[in-house]
Amino acid sequence: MSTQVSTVANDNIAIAVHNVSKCHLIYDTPRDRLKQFLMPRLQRMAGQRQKTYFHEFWGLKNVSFEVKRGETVGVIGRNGAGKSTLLQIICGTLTPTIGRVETKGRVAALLELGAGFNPEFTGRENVYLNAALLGLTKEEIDNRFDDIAAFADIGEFLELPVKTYSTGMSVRLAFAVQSVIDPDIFIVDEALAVGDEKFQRKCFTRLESLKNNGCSILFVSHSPTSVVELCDRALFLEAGERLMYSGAAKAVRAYQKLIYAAPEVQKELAERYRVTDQSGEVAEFQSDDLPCAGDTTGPSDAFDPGLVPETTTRYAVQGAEIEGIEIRNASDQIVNLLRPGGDYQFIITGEFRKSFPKVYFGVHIKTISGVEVTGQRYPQEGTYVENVQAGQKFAVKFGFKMAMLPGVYFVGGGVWSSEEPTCLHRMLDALMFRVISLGRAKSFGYVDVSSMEPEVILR
Ligand SMILES: Nc1ncnc2c1ncn2[C@@H]1O[C@H](COP(=O)(O)OP(=O)(O)OP(=O)(O)O)[C@@H](O)[C@H]1O
Repeated sequence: MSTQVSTVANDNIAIAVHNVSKCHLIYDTPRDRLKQFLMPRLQRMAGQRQKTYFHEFWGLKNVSFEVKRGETVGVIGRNGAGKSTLLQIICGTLTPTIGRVETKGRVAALLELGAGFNPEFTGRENVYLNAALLGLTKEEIDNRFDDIAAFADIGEFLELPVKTYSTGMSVRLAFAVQSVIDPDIFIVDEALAVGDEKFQRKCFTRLESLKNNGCSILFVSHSPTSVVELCDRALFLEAGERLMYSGAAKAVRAYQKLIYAAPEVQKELAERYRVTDQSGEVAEFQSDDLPCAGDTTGPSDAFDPGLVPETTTRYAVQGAEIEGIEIRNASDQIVNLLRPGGDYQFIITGEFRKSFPKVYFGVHIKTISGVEVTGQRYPQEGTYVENVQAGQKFAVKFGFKMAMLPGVYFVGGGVWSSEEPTCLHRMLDALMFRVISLGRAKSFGYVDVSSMEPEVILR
């Protein structure tokens, strides 16, 4: 058995994982664990055949891959696929049963929330403790402390014990410390999902700058969309095995195709990926494998269950209540992965709790940083839906041609009265959607208002 994390010889390779397997010994009861400790010795002394009181579970099976310097690699797979196990082995916090891992340079990791922090120490003390453990001198930490504090942005909590922190605060501080120490390798597990969108934006920006400075990033996520956005390549694990290691978009498509496939098809599909991966061939995916709102292959093709906002805010109900907002494509499927140029309906449903003589409805779309890109009102300014009654249900449909550029957006809506109280109900960030990319970008910003192919005239 080998349990090494050593240094890679090749300068271009930051992480090399060689045939790593991890076996967990599973005991059905604590008694079995005790029996396993005692019985084999007694059986040996009595000259009897030695029995085992556990069964083996291989959480990782013969996984190999390399991450180049400056490369960002996503690790994807469903729950229990082995992602965390793999990352812990690469960080050296878990030993492989078979195989070995080589890394080059300083490894920073954000694997488990709160890991590495002493709850009794203040944030400041933990910064010094953590950075020292990562190899920084006192002077180096002094020089970077303001940067860390500014990034974490948790105010006076920095001087309070970490046990008083919310989860979000711990993540902020942990990310700040780990990313400011100039790591050569940065390993992030899902932690980004915990912060608010603004903090996520900050984290992505920091990851971009780490990447530009040659840092290699290993990123585990359940959100395939952020893997496509952030990663160059992705490793797709299924039941502890490597099913694919390829360009991020391709691996994510394969992953989505597998998880949304009918159970009887999944096995066959996984086998196809495995064989293709082992043969070193490039897996072929038709363009219709892309999640696309116009597809008629089922709503799940254009629906990512991971796209759920964490910032949904419901205003007080003052005479009406919005029950939900959804997006439907031309085939009336609920979608949240939208195709540029596609036609969609944003539908607000709810009920009036009181009667009103004049009301109107609105929907808006915001970016991750809160910029309101567009919105619609019904009916138009100065006009109203008249005489709505208490107990009456409503469904308001707003049509959108998706002129927005690839990215993630947030949808909110509201219902207002011409009289006090003006806002009858409002929901912010009720849902989020992603405009997928269909090729190389030729516009930038938020919307594509180009009307013709650009021309160049050289004289
Ligand atoms: N200490 C352990 N003892 C027994 N089984 C374990 C242990 N640690 C992990 N496993 C098992 O190994 C498998 C892989 O676990 P791992 O946490 O790496 O998966 P994961 O892909 O990170 O899952 P998730 O997305 O849910 O975090 C799972 O089936 C898990 O139950």
